[in-house]
Amino acid sequence: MAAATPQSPHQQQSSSPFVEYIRAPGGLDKVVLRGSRSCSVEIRLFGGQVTSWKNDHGEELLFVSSKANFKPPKAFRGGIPICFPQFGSHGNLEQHGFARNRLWTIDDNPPPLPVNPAIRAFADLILKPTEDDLKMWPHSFEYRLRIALGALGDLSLTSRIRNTNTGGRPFSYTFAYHTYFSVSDISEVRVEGLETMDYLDNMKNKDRSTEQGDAIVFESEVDKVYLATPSKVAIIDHEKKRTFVLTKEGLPDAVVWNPWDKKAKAMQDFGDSEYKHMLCVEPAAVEKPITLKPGEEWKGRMGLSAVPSSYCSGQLDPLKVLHG
Ligand SMILES: O=P(O)(O)OC[C@H]1O[C@@H](O)[C@H](O)[C@@H](O)[C@@H]1O
Repeated sequence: MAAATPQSPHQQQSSSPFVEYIRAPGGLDKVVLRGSRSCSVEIRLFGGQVTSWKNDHGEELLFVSSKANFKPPKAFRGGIPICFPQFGSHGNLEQHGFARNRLWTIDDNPPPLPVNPAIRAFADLILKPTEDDLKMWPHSFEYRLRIALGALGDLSLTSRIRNTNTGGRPFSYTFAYHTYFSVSDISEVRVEGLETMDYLDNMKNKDRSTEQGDAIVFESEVDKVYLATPSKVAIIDHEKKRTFVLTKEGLPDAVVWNPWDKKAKAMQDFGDSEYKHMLCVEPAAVEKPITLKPGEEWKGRMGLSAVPSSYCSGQLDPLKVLHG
């Protein structure tokens, strides 16, 4: 196991063959985690954002738009932006909060997390509010993010957010790991684990409805926040014969978003046809904001793995996918 918790980036680079710190101009320094064969994960300090996750054949598993603007202060379109302290427009702050637009730093001294022998390499980042952030959102916090690559290429993100307010003030926030999955063709994708769930429809003024019994498929724009969802969701890419298995802890909700053709055209940093090759499924806490008293800490974890799946006579065995 190797950690990106160096005294200096150069020390880190030399100390582990699995973790590399790469300097880049314009605030785009990144950390690269390397696993077996060609598995890797790339993390930008800007936004604390995972911008690449590759399997052992070196295939990219996350979507990043060919039009992504890699120039701060805008968040990159793709990978895994962090939405904090606000998801979407569920509050008075900028869309999806400010964490995705800030420069994070390497956390030199993170409090320990339980040892996981399956982890091959990890990086620890930290975000604290600037003076300007405090004017917008008057709460002092420490946000620690561990990004870990498992020996078999699994990716996990663990967030620990602590209220460091002095003077006894609690704060509340909403949150999401805004994960952009790369898919071969959105019309060949289905999501299992969210059927029969209640959801808020962002396209209908956050109206509440209930999903039908079937797995979710995609034929038009979708922007829904599924509520109180199970801890495992499967994203099945029939054409690619690949299933993404997403697990989550501390994050009751799951957002599903695809902008489809009209919205795609309206987004400057997104190609007109790219909606066909992406799907966002985002473990989240939206309906019930999380409240922390001073000194309290919240933990929210997402685990991702990509496994081969077979497609026989129109049916996958959902039980196998979801329960192993
Ligand atoms: O363009 P942004 O700010 O990155 O947001 C993209 C989408 O993110 C999703 O999570 C939201 O549910 C959508 O409503 C939103 O359009």
